[in-house]
Parts: sequence; structure tokens; C-alpha cells
Amino acid sequence: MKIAIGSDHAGFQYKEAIKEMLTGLGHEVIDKGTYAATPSVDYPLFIRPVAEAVAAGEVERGVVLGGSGNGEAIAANRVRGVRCGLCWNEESARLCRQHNDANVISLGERMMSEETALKLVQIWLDTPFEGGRHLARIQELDNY
Ligand SMILES: O=C(CO)[C@H](O)[C@H](O)COP(=O)(O)O
Repeated sequence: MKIAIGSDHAGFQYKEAIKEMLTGLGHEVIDKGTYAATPSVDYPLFIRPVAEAVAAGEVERGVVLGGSGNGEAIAANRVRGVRCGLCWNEESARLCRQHNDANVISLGERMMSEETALKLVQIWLDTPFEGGRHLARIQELDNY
């Protein structure tokens, strides 16, 4: 799968770890930055390109990271066609695929261990969308 990834300074360390894991699993990863833990940078500048790549179909999925993941999810969801879920545990990662067909995941590096972050990305990648009653709901997001 082709996956775009981006973070600010606060998500940089996990971005690198997730990138390594995804590459090891055979995915093609497009890194939209930031490219170092310092200096401090503004997350919209690095998250927006991930979301736009997903919306344009250049990649199938996107991973965004920051300190909390909140602003990163907000930034990604400003792009039409993006459904970004902020995830904090295994169930939230599973549900954002099953119910929301989330094409972008947002994680907070200051909120969880690196091991958890890697696990949540794996779950989000492996879990299919349920469809059914959830299909009309996600369609209404764009049709409203
Ligand atoms: O999670 C974030 C936005 O939601 C940012 O990573 C966080 O706000 C950065 O904080 P600081 O400038 O204090 O390092």
C-alpha cells in the first residue's frame, strides 16, 4: 500500500518508527516531513500535504502525528474526502476503520508509548470497513 506520513516536531520520533515499520511490512511510504525533532514547527504545514495526497488519490492512506494528535486530526479533516480518526487505544483504532472508514489516522506521541502507536497503526491498516449502516453515514459527511 502507498501511505503518506507527516508530523510536527512533537510527533517526529514516532513518525520515524512508524515509517520503519511500514517499510519493513512492504508498504511504500511518502514522508511529508518534518524531517527533524528540532526546530519546533507548525503542524498544519506538514499535515495538510498528507491529507491532500490522500484526497487526490496519490496515496491510499495517511498517518499524521503530533504531541496530542488533536490539531493534526483537525488539520487533516479540513481536506474534503479525508476521514481522519484520532486514536488512543486499540478499540478506537479498530472502530475508526469499521465504522468510519478512516483513511487517515492521527496519533499523539505524548499520549502513548511507541509500542502502542505501532500497534494502533497495524490495527488501523488491517481492519476493514464494515459498510452496511455506516456507509450512508460516511456518505452524508460529504453530501450534507
Ligand atoms: O499536538 C499538537 C497539536 O495538537 C502539537 O504537536 C503540539 O501542540 C505542539 O506543542 P509544543 O509547541 O508545546 O511542542
